[in-house]
Amino acid sequence: MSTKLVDHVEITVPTGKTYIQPVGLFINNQHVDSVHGGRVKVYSPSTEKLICEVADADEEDVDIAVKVARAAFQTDAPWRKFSSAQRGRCLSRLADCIEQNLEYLASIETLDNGKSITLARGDVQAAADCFRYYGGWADKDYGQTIETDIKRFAYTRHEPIGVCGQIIPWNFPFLMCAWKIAPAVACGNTIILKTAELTPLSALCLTKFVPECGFPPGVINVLSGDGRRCGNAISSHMDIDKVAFTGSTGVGRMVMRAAASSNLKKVTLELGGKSPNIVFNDADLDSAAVWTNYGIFYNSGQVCCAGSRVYVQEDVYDEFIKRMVAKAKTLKVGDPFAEDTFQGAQVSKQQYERIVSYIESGIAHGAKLEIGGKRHGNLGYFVEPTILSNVTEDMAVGKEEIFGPVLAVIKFKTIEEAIRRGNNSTYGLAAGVHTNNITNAIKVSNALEAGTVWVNCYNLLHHQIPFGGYKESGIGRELGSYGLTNYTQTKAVHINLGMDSPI
Ligand SMILES: NC(=O)c1ccc[n+]([C@@H]2O[C@H](COP(=O)([O-])OP(=O)(O)OC[C@H]3O[C@@H](n4cnc5c(N)ncnc54)[C@H](O)[C@@H]3O)[C@@H](O)[C@H]2O)c1
Repeated sequence: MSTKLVDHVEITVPTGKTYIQPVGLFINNQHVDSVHGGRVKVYSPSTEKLICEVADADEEDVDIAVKVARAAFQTDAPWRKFSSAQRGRCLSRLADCIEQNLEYLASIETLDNGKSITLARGDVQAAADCFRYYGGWADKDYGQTIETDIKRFAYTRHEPIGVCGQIIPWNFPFLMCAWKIAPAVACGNTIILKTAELTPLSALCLTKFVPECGFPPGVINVLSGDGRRCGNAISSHMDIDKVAFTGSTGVGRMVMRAAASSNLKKVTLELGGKSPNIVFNDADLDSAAVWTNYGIFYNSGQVCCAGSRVYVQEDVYDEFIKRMVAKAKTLKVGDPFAEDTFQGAQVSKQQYERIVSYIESGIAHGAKLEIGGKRHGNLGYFVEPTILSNVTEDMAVGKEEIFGPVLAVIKFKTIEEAIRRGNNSTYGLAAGVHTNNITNAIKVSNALEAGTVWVNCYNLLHHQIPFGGYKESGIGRELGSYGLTNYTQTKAVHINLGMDSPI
């Protein structure tokens, strides 16, 4: 027998501060228990301790959320009567609330996910920026008037799609909420967002602010639940018009299959990667060593676009490895609440074990361990920043997404070889090029099969700049004006101004 769900719990983080954590599903602007009363236990990966339990949504809860989201989308519902500027104001207010509660949200994120507090603050600020940015778009995304000849013209409308399901991963729990919710709501949709089972807390904290920002009930709904039941119920639901998914390529296929075999709902996918980061002989090696480190060790390597394959041109290969190792030695790993920590914990024991087994497999297959390779400390799931050289693309560490702080270093000779081997992947999310030759920088950037290419930098994302994958890294683009097309459908209305009869 499950016990009655409390509305919220108090959580004390390791710095001694106490915060309020909502624990119910957020449906129709209220926190409620799940129908079957199940719970998700939430652990902190840095302390291995239970933080709290939250409600566990399954098919019946998805159904309830869909009904309220559908009701909120009816043409006579308050949300549909909002002007586009009113929708924008709600989003701007949400951005303000996030900024006013930045420390609270960042602390919860650090406790739940294990990432360093400095990084979590950056994520929360980026989320606020994203909400404000799409708030600004709400009254600026409209159609065209197209005059074909004197007797006819057409106008186009950018209409919301309807009820949108959104499924997010655990690596950027709060930021992913912003990337999903902000453009969908700016365009006038209603949403049901499912958090990752490992990291449901910060999204539930966000929901506390939704009613006071003026969103009518049913517009924003947030469910904590697992993928197999809650996630699948969203992607296969007959009354959800669109599903936007961020996660692994394997689950992305399942989401697309479920969408196709239910109501052919529209699908966008942001998936995995094994991104090449190419360092040429003429690069500024110190700067490249910084960016290649940042490319793989940022967020403990749990980044879909991580530069996890570093290709180094042969003349500078040995020297560059030395500089990367020297930089990696300076990165502080450990207590994510310490202000000087760069790399916090991996998200779970399972991820930690997976990463360590990849390192062991790489070494067993001939890779050379340059630094790292072990667990850091005895408590929490910390992995040392790890660099493996002598890697080839037929090794698992050279071709599979590890999703941890493990860098595979590969030697190359010519620019053509770098392009060919960089593109030798089923993924195509991102890439990096480090050179002082602008012509080569542009030539290589244009030839790489990736949705994002960074020149003399890496892992820089911005809400104004589109992001998404080539090949098996995804379908569609998030962020920037491009992200709006995920959440609108264009209608063309043809007007007859006195055309001759066609028959
Ligand atoms: N391209 C991007 O923008 C981007 C961003 C972040 C993470 N990622 C990718 O996400 C992966 C890591 O995250 P993860 O382990 O949480 O991924 P995951 O695919 O296991 O889970 C992602 C989400 O999908 C849900 N899910 C699981 N099974 C499902 C099913 N059958 N139907 C519907 N939903 C289901 C999960 O509950 C979770 O909410 C990596 O591969 C990473 O590259 C991609």
